[in-house]
Amino acid sequence: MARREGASAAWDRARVAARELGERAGPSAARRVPLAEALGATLAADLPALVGIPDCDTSAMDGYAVCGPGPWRVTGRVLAGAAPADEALTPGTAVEIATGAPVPPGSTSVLPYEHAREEDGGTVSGETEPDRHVRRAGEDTRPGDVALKQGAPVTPAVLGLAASLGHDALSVRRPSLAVLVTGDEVVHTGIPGPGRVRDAIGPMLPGLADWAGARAEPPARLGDVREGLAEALRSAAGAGAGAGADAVAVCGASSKGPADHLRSALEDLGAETVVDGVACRPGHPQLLARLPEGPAVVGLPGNPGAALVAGVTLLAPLLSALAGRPDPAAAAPDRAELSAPVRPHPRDTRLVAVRLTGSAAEPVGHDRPGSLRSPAAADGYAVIPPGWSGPLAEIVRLPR
Ligand SMILES: Nc1nc2c(c(=O)[nH]1)N[C@H]1C(S)=C(S)[C@@H](COP(=O)(O)OP(=O)(O)OC[C@H]3O[C@@H](n4cnc5c(N)ncnc54)[C@H](O)[C@@H]3O)O[C@H]1N2
Ligand code: MOO
Repeated sequence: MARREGASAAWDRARVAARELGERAGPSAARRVPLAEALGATLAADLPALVGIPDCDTSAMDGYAVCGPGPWRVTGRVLAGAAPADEALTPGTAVEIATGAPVPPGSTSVLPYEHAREEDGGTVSGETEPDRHVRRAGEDTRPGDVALKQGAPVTPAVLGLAASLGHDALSVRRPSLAVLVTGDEVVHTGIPGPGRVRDAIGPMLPGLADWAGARAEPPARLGDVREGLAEALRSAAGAGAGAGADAVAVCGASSKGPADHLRSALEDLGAETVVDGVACRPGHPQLLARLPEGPAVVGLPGNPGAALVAGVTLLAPLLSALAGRPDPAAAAPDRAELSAPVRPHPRDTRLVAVRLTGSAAEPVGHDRPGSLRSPAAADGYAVIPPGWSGPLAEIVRLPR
C-alpha cells in the first residue's frame, strides 16, 4: 500500500488532508432531480430566474390602484390571478385591488383600505405617494438573473425560491457513502446478548452524511474476515455490477487486533493511504485511504465515541468537498471559554464534548471513547491541543 503520511497525522492536518482528498477527487457527479428530492443536496449549477419576481406590476396591499391625485372614481375590481389589464387607468380613476393582483397600466400608486375614505358616488380619497405599494415587474428578480450560485446547500428556502423562479427540477450533487459495519460481535436490532454489542455507528452515519451534503447507503454487515472486507470494499467501489459509491465508511476493524483487517484489506486492494492514524483522543486509529477505482475510504474506529470524532475529523471534510460545499464542522470557526478546567494530553489533541451557552463552553463530562452519552448531550467539541492553557478553546460543532 503506497504511504503518503506515515506516522499519525496532527488532528488539524488530518482535517485538511480529508478536505484535499475530496477536492482532488473532484465534485461528485451532478444529477437532475425533482424539487421534492433535492433537499439537503448541493446546487451543481447557478440557479437562473426563468421568470421575473414579480412577473408584472402588482399590488403589495389590498386597497385601490389609483391614477394621479385623488379623489378617484372606482371603476372595477382586480383579484390575484387576473391577467394584466390592457386598458390603462385614467387620471382620477381607481380599481379595487387585491394583494398580488396586477395593477392596471397607468396606476401611480396603491391606497390601502385602511387609508382610504369612501365618498359619495363610488369615489374614494386618501393620502398617497407615487409608486407606493406597487411592486414593479422584476423589482426583486429579473428574468435570467442568477438568484443563487452553485455550491449552495439546498435548504427549504432554496426549494421555495427555485419553485418561485419556475423550476420543477434542480441540478444537484449528493455524493453517496457506502457503509460497511464490521464485527462478529455486532448486532443490529434488539437487546444484545452477553458479549454482543448493538451497532451504534451505523445509525449515526445518515445524519452525519446529510450534514455534509451526502447520502449514506443502507449499511452492509460484515464479520471479521479479511477477504470479506476486501471484497466488500471492492464492490462498494463499483467493481462488478452496480454503480460505485463516492466514498466508503468502514466501521471498526481500524486497530491492531487479530480481527482488525482494514489496513491489510486496503493493502490487498492496492489502496493509497492518506492518513494512517490521527493524533487525537478519542479516535486515534482513524484512517483515510483511496482505492485504485477512485473512492475514498474512511476508517471509523469501532468505539462509537471515537467513530463520531472521526466523523467530524475525516468524514465531514471529505464528503462536503465531494459535494462541493464548505465543511459543516468548520463552517463557523468558533471559540468559547471553558467553564471548567480541562487537562491537555501530552501528545494528542483532545476533543472534549461541550454544551454551549453564549460564549461559554461547559464540558459535559462522562468522556469515554466507547460511549456516546457525552456527545449526545453536547453541542460540539472543544479542541484541546497538547500544551493548551485555556480558557479559550476552538469549538467544532456537532450536527444537531
Ligand atoms: N493494541 C491496541 N489496541 C487498541 C488500540 C491500539 O492503539 N492498540 N486502540 C484502541 C482504540 S483507541 C480504539 S478506538 C479501538 C478501535 O478498534 P477497531 O476500530 O479495531 O474496532 P473493533 O476492535 O472492532 O472494536 C472496538 C470496540 O468497539 C466496539 N464496536 C465495534 N463496532 C461497533 C459498532 N458498530 N457499534 C458499537 N460498538 C462497536 C467493539 O465491540 C469493541 O468494543 O481499538 C482499541 N484497541
Ligand atoms: O481513540 Mo479510541 O479511538 O480511544 O476509542
